[in-house]
Amino acid sequence: MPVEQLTDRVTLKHPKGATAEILHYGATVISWKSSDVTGGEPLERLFVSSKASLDGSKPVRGGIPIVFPAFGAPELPQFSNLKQHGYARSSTWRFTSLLVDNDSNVSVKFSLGPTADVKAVFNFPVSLEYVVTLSERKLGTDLHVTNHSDTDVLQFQALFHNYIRAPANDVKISPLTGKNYFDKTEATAEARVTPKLERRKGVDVQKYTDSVYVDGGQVYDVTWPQGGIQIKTEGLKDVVVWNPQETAGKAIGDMEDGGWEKYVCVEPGHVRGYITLPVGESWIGRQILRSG
Ligand SMILES: O=P(O)(O)OC[C@H]1O[C@@H](O)[C@H](O)[C@@H](O)[C@@H]1O
Repeated sequence: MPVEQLTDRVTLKHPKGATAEILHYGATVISWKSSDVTGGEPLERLFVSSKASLDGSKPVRGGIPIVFPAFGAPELPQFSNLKQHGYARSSTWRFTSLLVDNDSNVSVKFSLGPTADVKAVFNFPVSLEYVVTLSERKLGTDLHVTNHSDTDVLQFQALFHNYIRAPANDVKISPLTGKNYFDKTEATAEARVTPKLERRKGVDVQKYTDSVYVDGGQVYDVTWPQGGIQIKTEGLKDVVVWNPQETAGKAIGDMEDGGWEKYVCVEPGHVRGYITLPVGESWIGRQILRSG
């Protein structure tokens, strides 16, 4: 049985051993197990803090939360009732359908319409669909956004907040050389909006890192001595690299002690500027993670 439905989640099982678990809450992927190129036992590829709440009381500290319609602290007036990173990660989605189930792929769809809870924080006729596809060594996530308004364009940002399980202090992320980024760890507002030029061949997170790369290149290799994950994206021009390290990590209530040593967030998104979606149209942002 490749798809199992539990009360709060859906689990996917690939015939070659890979698995994934997706909570209804936030449609958050909380586990992806996949083997590397040599085969062997599938390994957990995502980090979820042992202190994370999985009961729908707050966004999951780990896995792949979906950021929509605003990244970070909302800035546009129409987002004034939203919390940091928007409502998608803190809403309960509906498991809609099993789309594909064959020897190569298992694929499921979740939906989130403008429910009363959503309208209370964002009153716009927008619906979201999220397709998660598991194959032998890959996990795909596609976010579909549809503007149902007859009169108004929809402005939004979107991002996949991947917590990649990895020895954080040994990780390198590439190729980002020559890209501009905004450094959110800078002390002053002026420094935070002044672009920096990335000169490193492999970006590390050995110190507190919160960088927004603009037009990042859409394919990212996250590597460490014993392994790696490749991320390929479509429709998501930017990428955020985040690791709080100890001082900022200890200030996060639902972060387990030392959790910052166990992951790096590499988050493809469209987060500088906004996507403008015309009346009646749909947009798709997609990523494929591949275990190395
Ligand atoms: O604590 P949250 O809301 O899940 O956010 C975690 C981090 O998410 C990252 O995407 C942001 O760039 C960081 O600034 C932020 O701290």
